[in-house]
Amino acid sequence: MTKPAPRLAVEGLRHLYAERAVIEDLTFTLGAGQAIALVGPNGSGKTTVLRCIVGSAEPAAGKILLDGLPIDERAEVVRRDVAALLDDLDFFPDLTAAEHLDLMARAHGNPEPEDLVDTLLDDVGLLAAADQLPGSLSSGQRRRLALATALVRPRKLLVLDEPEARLDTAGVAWLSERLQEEKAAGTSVLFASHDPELVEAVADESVELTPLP
Ligand SMILES: Nc1ncnc2c1ncn2[C@@H]1O[C@H](COP(=O)(O)OP(=O)(O)OP(=O)(O)O)[C@@H](O)[C@H]1O
Repeated sequence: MTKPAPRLAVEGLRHLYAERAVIEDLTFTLGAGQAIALVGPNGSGKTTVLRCIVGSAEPAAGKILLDGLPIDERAEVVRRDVAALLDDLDFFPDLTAAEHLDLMARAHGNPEPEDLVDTLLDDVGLLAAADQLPGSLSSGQRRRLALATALVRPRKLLVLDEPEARLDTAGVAWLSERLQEEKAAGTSVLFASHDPELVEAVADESVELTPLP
């Protein structure tokens, strides 16, 4: 019997900004229900790797395979299977927190997302702020809403850039538990982080990046 392809395989990834290499020959694989943390100092290329994986940066060389098939931003399968939170989200200024989640769930094919939206708002501690507009949320609350938008949609691979950013202690504890639940449900998690405790609690493996000269 042939072994199933890993959920995500990165092989010999290279990325250049202008002529300067910031990622050189990076290789790793991530299985279903597993988590990998990208760690390393500021400027070591963590965000760049995640951007290559979600298709918002073009690698100079190497392969990125999702379930054995080349990942391509335009491919429907990637939009369906990969939930990502890389940058701060731009929210619609006149849609409430609950309406954002409702919209995202419906866009991904859930025709009756009300219960899911309520559960997630509760999970991220925004139930009391459900009817607030994004402009009236604190920066930590906006971050919680952004995380919720990645969790309200179907996913096989969750890609998160410093998900702990701007969360309070309780928020990071929730995040750690939630990412472990994601793994238990079979979702693969790839995240960049500067939080050693989060990495220790969630990641099966760390990939250490170093700034290139
Ligand atoms: N759009 C860009 N144009 C040119 N250089 C860039 C660009 N984005 C990032 N870089 C450079 O690429 C390198 C890697 O940046 P990247 O943001 O991937 O690092 P990082 O590990 O995510 O850092 P941090 O921990 O600060 O988030 C840095 O030297 C950065 O200056």
